[in-house]
Amino acid sequence: MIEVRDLCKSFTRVVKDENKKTISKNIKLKTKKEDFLAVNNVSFKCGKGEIIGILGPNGAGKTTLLRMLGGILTPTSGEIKIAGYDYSEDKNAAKKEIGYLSGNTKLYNRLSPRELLSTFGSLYNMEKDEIQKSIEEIIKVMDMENFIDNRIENLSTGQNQRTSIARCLIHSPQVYIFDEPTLGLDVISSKSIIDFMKSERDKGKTVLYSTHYMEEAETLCDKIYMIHKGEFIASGSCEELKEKYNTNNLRDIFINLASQRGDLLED
Ligand SMILES: Nc1ncnc2c1ncn2[C@@H]1O[C@H](COP(=O)(O)OP(=O)(O)OP(=O)(O)O)[C@@H](O)[C@H]1O
Repeated sequence: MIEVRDLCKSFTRVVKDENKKTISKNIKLKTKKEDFLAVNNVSFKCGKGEIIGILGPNGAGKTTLLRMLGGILTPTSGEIKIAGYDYSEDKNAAKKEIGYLSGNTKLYNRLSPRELLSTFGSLYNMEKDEIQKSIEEIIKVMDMENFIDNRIENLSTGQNQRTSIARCLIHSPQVYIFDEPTLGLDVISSKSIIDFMKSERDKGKTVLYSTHYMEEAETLCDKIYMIHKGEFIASGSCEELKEKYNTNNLRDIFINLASQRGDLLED
């Protein structure tokens, strides 16, 4: 369902230039631009009926990776296939199969969730009755009866996040790509989103999501990829990882691997 090969994304950043001799109050004169790889040669597959977790700390490259998979960012190199469609050949067909939740989704405050879902259904060229049917299903799945007709500006953080996720469901995609879907939510709101991901897995959908909550990934994911400085440093099921690294705790695995590379405390 998702196939990724040798994926890279480089950005340009401004860094201090130790070689510049210019004596000036203007700090900009002592800087230079350099390219760096935010995602470095990443390959993986994610099948039907699987939840895959991308785990890593702030700045590890999770969002950059997911944005490329969601078709928001163009890779510097590498291949992405979604539901059999190659991004380089048929990006639109690939994108139709994706429900992508970005980390900073902004919704239209003056609309209600129902109006928002209806608008997005039209953007996907769905028929009116098809949209209505899909909305009724989404209301049940995401438990939105209580606030489906309220203005979005009056929703709580958890209700807002459920609405953002609902927006990804309207066109019944095969693949979900969620960037930190439970970030900042209380246990009850997180639980409803986690339960939703489990139920979609059980329907045979593919769920790829990023998080830095190791315990959450431990209970939810069929397979985990640990990302650090743009590279996958470990992968496997939770049990495989614990056995391989001889510990009961994903957090310890990550910290040990990052410190072995001598770069745990950088950045
Ligand atoms: N548009 C950009 N231009 C330059 N650098 C960028 C850009 N987007 C991301 N980066 C850099 O790429 C690296 C990876 O960032 P990314 O947002 O993918 O990390 P992340 O794992 O999602 O972090 P977080 O958990 O904090 O959201 C960081 O060093 C970040 O500063």
